[in-house]
Amino acid sequence: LKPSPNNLPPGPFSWPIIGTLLPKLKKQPHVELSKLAQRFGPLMLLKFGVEPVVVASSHVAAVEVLKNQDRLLSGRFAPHSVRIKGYIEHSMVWADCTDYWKMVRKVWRTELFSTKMLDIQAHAREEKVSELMKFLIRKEGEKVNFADVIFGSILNILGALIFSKDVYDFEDRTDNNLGMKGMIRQLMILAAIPNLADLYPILGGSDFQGLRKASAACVKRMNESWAAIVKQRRKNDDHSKNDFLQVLLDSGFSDPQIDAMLLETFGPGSDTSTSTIEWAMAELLRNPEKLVKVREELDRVIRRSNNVKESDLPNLPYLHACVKETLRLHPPVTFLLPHRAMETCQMMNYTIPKGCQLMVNTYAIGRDSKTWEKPLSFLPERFLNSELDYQGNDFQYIPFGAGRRICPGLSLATRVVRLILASLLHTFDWSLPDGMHPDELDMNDKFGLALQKDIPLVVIPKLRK
Ligand code: HEM
Repeated sequence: LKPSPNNLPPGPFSWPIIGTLLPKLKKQPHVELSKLAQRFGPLMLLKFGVEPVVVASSHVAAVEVLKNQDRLLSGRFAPHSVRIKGYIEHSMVWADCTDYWKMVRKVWRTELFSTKMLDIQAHAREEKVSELMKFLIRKEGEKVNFADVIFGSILNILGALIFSKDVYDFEDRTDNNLGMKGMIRQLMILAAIPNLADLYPILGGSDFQGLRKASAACVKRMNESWAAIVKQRRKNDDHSKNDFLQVLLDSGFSDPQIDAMLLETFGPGSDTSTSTIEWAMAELLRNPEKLVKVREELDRVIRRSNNVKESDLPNLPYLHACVKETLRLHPPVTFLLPHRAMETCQMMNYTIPKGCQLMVNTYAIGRDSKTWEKPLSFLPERFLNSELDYQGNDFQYIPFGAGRRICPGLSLATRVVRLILASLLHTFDWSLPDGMHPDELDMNDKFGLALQKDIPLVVIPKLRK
């Protein structure tokens, strides 16, 4: 394969102005780009309109992007739909590695997501999970849209941590598309629509398709949903609550900064965790012998009459291995969030031009047959007695990313996912509706994120005897 002109990485043919034509890209970009990488190699150049995009698809390429060139490649490409006035200036997710980004990440690391803070709040999470169990007991024998219920529970866990309030009512029969869940879903759908403004800088960021306007309306609605809580907290000057909001108020953050931070906790935290639990459940239903092993471990460690506690989690290595294996096969953020080259640099003998967008295909990396034995099989055992972890040091396994931009919610997410999954399996037997066979769960063809799939996972809970 010849490199492109100017020593750019190789890639499929690109038309002037139109860019690379990939008709199948819309439905399953991670699968499609994994196939293309087999032809063009682990570092591949595409053109979205006139914008160059480099896709890294092997663990060697990931080391280059996220370790060797991390300093130069940790900028962000912020899609035009999120460049909303009043939000983007305070965003951490879409900022380059600026001083503000560093300061916010430090607050997250030292105050909000420190082990001490997470331990203090464990009880609140356990209580929310116990409410989920009570709801499911009421639903015994009925069909349950799994992702819907888990999503609601995770929103309430985040609500408890952030401002000590629920944001989702399990029994609410009104149109909850107008609630937090609906807004997050809407924002994700809007972000996934190709935006001409992203493909052609000459358009100067015009919002022809109305995507930014629609996203701004969702953001405004979400801000309104907690405005009264923030206002009251400020007015009462009550420091008794041990939650994120209190930390942010005590640290002197302004209202627009707090709005952005709450949005960036609820948004990235909810669908990713839901998707992981949904895939884990689907994989365990498809692999009953693995389910038996998780159950045996749960029954050995936790008495049947007791609820699962976060302090039990270190004693459940097989459950942890199931979660790790799920994240290998079904990483919710298949390409990480788009990185951007802050300077021109050299990588694997190719030139990466300044301003170029970078995507790291964690889906391809997790299924690479050069690294993983039986890459398509669900084998949690591969993580037992293994040092391999998702903390960003093992580049063949990076569901949370690595380097400066590694997910700051990692420790919370892995606690929540394990706590909910353990509780679901400890309390209930799960079956599929009307004799549906687990193999019918179309495992490889669904899009990664929980709320964007056409076919939801429907299951029936039954209390374990
Ligand atoms: C299983 C659950 C989760 C997975 C797999 C996941 C994965 C990721 C990934 C891959 C990135 C992008 C890294 C990059 O661009 O290089 C990311 C970024 C981020 N995640 Fe997570 N995440 C999860 C849960 C959470 C939770 C629970 C929160 C917050 C409560 C969170 C907050 C964030 C934020 C704020 C960023 C942006 C960081 C930055 O740009 O500096 N995530 N996550």
